[in-house]
Amino acid sequence: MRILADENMPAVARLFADVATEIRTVPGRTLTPEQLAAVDVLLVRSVTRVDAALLAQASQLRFVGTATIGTDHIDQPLLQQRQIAFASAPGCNAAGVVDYVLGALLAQYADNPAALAQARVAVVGAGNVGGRLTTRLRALGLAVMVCDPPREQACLPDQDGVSEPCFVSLQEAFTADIVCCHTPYTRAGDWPTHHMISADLLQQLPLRALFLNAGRGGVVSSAALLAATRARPDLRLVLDVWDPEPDLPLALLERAVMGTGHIAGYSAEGRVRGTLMLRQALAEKLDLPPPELKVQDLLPPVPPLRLDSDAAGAEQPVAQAWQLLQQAVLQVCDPLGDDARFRAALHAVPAARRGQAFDQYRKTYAAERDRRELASVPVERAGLSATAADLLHRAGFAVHS
Ligand SMILES: NC(=O)c1ccc[n+]([C@@H]2O[C@H](COP(=O)([O-])OP(=O)(O)OC[C@H]3O[C@@H](n4cnc5c(N)ncnc54)[C@H](O)[C@@H]3O)[C@@H](O)[C@H]2O)c1
Ligand SMILES: O=C(O)[C@H](O)[C@H](O)COP(=O)(O)O
Repeated sequence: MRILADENMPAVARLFADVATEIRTVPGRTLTPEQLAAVDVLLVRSVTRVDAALLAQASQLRFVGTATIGTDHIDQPLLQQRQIAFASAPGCNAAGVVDYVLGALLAQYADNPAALAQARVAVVGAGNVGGRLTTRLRALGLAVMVCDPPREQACLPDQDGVSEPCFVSLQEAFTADIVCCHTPYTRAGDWPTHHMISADLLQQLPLRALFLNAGRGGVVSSAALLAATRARPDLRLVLDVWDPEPDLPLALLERAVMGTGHIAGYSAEGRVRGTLMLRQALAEKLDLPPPELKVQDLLPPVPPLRLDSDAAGAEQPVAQAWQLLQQAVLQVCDPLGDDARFRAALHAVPAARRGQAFDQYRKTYAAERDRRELASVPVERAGLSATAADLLHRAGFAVHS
């Protein structure tokens, strides 16, 4: 079986060696129809548009897998029509996105992280990512409302089987202090998300409200974000995804209080889990042996986190606990550092090479940053107050006594 994979897909060789006669890795953004001529299995990431043009010479193709949550780059009806099996990796990097959001919010509440607990949050799109985010923020005591009309209409419970008690409209969501957007990018259906969030809607946000998008850039146009922040300079934008990518307008990055290059889900676990899920799906669809390795076999163990509880001050147990949480989350997942590296990378090149710089930033991030999920990071309980240990546990850390 001949496998062609995106060069940025981790652990492909280890996971697919037993079922492949050949594994070739190539840059996903510039994949050509000729490269697919004698290929049985194609493994892509979000930067490869899998459509009729790309598959023009893929007469041998039996399976397409994308190691991503989003599937807007795949022509699924075409694959069905050509009887090519398809799999994505739903939920693979959802925990990583939640860690990123938590890090971004704690960084924005730098002076007084405990004040975050008082913020009213709206999560728009409450699937694998938004559902987990809602659960995590509520566990930390935040009031969270949820805007997800498809889920509301279908009376769908979240990933833990819980029915959402706080569904709101999109209009109402934009009365929150923090709006986190985690919808897919869709152009059809009853609730298409293409440019769903308008400049008018953004301008209805309360004073100094924060809008965070870690779903897909196309859900809100750059023009809308620029218009809204021009009219309302108090609004805070945290953007991980852009319209368009990779050639985003630098003017928008300049307006954002935090900007990163589509890396919210780039935890080491999330990326490896994506590849592993494709290996599992290939086994199921083509009746092959299942993979023998698990996520933990493919990653090194994580050393315990070192926290400086003195630096956090002991005067107020709750305030201290939030300061320790901020310290802990930002050590593991550092959106401020990611933001600084992103701006530096895009400013270092002329406009014509910005798209390449965007891709290079993501590649380097994935290869070198080694960001682990909070759930994999051990925290020693000794030396922590009961309040701090409990808060760190509720934030998702593996707190050990
Ligand atoms: N920035 C990143 O690194 C990153 C990482 C992972 C996923 N993503 C993006 O985030 C998206 C969401 O991921 P997920 O795993 O939670 O997907 P999911 O399919 O599990 O959940 C999406 C949710 O959005 C809801 N939704 C659809 N249309 C909506 C609308 N018009 N208004 C409100 N809600 C709507 C759906 O009902 C569903 O509950 C993905 O499609 C992907 O594009 C980005
Ligand atoms: O849809 C997803 O899973 C995410 O957007 C993912 O982080 C995309 O990463 P990429 O495939 O572009 O490396």
